[in-house]
Amino acid sequence: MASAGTGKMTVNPDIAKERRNAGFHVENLTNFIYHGPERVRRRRYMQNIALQDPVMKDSKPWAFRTREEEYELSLRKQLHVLQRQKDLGITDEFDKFYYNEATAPNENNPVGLHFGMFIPTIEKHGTEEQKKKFVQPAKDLKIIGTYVQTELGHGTFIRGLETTATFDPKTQEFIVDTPTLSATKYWPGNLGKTVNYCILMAQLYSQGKCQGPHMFLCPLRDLTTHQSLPGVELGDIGPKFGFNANDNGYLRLNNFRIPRINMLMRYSKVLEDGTYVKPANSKLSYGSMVMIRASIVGAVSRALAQACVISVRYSAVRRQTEVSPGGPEAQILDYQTQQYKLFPLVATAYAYHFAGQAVQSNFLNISKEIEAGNLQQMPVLHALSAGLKAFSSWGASAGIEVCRMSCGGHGYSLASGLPKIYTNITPACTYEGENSVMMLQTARYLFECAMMVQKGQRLPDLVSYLSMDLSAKSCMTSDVALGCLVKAYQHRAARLTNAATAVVQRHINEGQKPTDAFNMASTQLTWAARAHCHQYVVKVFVTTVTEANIDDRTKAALTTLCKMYAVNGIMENLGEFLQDQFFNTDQVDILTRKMMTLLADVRPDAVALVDAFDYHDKVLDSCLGRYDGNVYYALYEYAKSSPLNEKDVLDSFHKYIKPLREGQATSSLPSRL
Ligand SMILES: CCCCC/C=C\C/C=C\C/C=C\C/C=C\C/C=C\CCCCC(=O)SCCNC(=O)CCNC(=O)[C@H](O)C(C)(C)COP(=O)(O)OP(=O)(O)OC[C@H]1O[C@@H](n2cnc3c(N)ncnc32)[C@H](O)[C@@H]1OP(=O)(O)O
Ligand SMILES: Cc1cc2nc3c(=O)[nH]c(=O)nc-3n(C[C@H](O)[C@H](O)[C@H](O)COP(=O)(O)OP(=O)(O)OC[C@H]3O[C@@H](n4cnc5c(N)ncnc54)[C@H](O)[C@@H]3O)c2cc1C
Repeated sequence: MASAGTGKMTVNPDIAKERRNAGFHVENLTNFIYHGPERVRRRRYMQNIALQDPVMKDSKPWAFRTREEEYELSLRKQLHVLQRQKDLGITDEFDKFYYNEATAPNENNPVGLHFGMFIPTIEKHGTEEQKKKFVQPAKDLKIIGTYVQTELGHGTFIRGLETTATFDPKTQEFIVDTPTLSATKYWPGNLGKTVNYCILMAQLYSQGKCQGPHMFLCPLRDLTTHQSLPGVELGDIGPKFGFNANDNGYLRLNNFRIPRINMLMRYSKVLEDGTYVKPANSKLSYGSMVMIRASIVGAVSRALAQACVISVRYSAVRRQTEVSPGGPEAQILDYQTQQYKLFPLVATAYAYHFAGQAVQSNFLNISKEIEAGNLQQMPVLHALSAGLKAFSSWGASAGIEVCRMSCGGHGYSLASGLPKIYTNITPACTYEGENSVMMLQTARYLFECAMMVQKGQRLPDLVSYLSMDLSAKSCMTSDVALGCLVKAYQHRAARLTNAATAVVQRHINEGQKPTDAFNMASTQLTWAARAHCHQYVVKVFVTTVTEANIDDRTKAALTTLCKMYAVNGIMENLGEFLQDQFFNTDQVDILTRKMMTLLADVRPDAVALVDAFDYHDKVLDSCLGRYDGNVYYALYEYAKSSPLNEKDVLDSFHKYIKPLREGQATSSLPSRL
């Protein structure tokens, strides 16, 4: 049974009927999504412990809290959660993840980056001595840190960072400094008020030479009083589009001294005499970003999935317009246009979920090799994680906004839960590498692969399709086979890669410098990178469905979704698929008809497909997405709890409206209108 958490209220009959009519058993799909019944049982167990904790019971909806209240509550809850997990002996990473998902839905808490980036960066980039000195105190929250890289003047261009760390061999210290206004660190999460330490990205100077950006462990506040240290100026950057519980901060350092041991020296070193020892690959210090990029794909899939749960459930209970005069009003989910808005997004949420798992597994495998000293796969991992992060965060952001609009007026209320999901996830298009810039990194890799194809060299498996015969035509027939869909995506990506590569080469042949030629082709290069990511997501979905060890009915439902994801992507990008007549017009007709058939196929399963994500009502935190479908009751209760309703007549009436009227009464206006 999917989680309800809705007390004794009767279930809305429309949504109850949807569940009765589903063509597959929801629990089987939930088990498939979360890797088996044992994991599902454990996930629910963890979330129930979390949600039953009295500390999690909020006195009012989050939307009615000030930013200061949100920050404080989020910090209090998260520290309580950490203690509780310790008391209960919860150490498994999955257990912790699911526990946290229930306690702070769609919110980054004030110690999130401490556990998400600060500790992992020390673990990956610190020497044994540094790990011994810093990791345990960090785990015990004696030191609390974050990842401080971005400056007012530079986020994307890391080599352009201006903060300096100059080695002083006399004192065996680095002097860290903010030489200009634009060098002020700006944006790092939890920097403003929470942390007392950070990983600082700064230009390393030793023996008078700049060695580029390196990471340093930099103390910021007194460990006892929490006062900012002399030479350190920092604070919160103020309200943002979302992330209210987060104190994103600014930081200026004034010739502040830190010991030599505080440079993270696993891969690059500064010896006592100032000699610089360079790493095997200068991009090793970008490893923490790669780690987060790989995990963002899963994070955005969860956000899109939640938005789909809310909008599909709401569309099942919302009735609007008599279809025939005098007849009953239809469930809005029965309108084909509503289905066309929502069902491809449900398919996309599944597609990103499986892609997220695949990228994560690639990341873990390649990381092991990197740890063992084999750096050969670093470019593949970088290209994959950068592109997929961009592709999926763009898709999810746009999709969540469609979900919001598909709920009509009620979608615009914070009560719907959709704005919070959106504002929390859309910055993923920006942080950890602005999306266009990330796509260009993937494109750079594709360009190099295209050059290898021209030279007849063998390509890595992930991109081997780039050497396919582009004169071939589509094998698509009316059965719309999965294999043909994959081929279509590969053909499109290979053709766009070739076309963009040819543009770069043409500009170079015409005398442009390679860097200028790349810029002149960069829009087309991003089209190629986007198409490459799209084919990866389609291929992973097809492989997952084909190899799935599940019952026939669940498999059929997933196969329908997989086809919908792939066919919809073709319809949305038809020009790119048609440009070299890979598809003929009859095949486009086949795909258009198929799309409409797929909408009808998904319709009876729609609610079950979103129920299968198994999100508890408290995690969705949405009046529209309630499991029991009692949305009007919830909206009414929400409205009544608005602080503006605490008094019937507000003071502002007495201050402004009443005097205005009294003024009017004595004016020359006629006393009767
Ligand atoms: C409740 C939890 C709360 C928070 C939890 C946090 C984490 C939890 C765990 C999971 C998170 C999941 C989801 C996220 C949820 C919440 C997140 C909350 C907060 C967000 C935190 C955000 C933190 C940040 O934003 S940190 C700052 C990030 N900044 C960037 O990403 C900058 C982007 N810029 C770059 O990466 C680079 O500058 C560049 C654009 C790649 C260019 O680099 P440059 O050095 O200039 O390159 P150059 O031209 O010299 O050389 C290019 C050459 O190098 C190759 N290259 C580049 N990078 C890499 C790499 N990483 N690996 C390998 N190779 C690399 C590149 O391909 C070129 O190669 P070639 O010459 O073509 O061969
Ligand atoms: C919510 C949030 C949390 C954050 N948390 C952290 C954190 O914890 N730590 C941290 O260090 N930073 C953090 N950041 C900062 C974030 O990493 C940067 O904002 C991000 O890397 C983008 O850099 P930028 O702001 O300099 O964008 P810019 O690079 O200025 O981008 C502006 C525009 O210029 C374009 N552009 C820039 N360079 C190129 C190029 N080479 N080619 C083509 N187009 C280009 C971009 O595509 C974009 O359209 C956070 C940001 C946000 C919004």
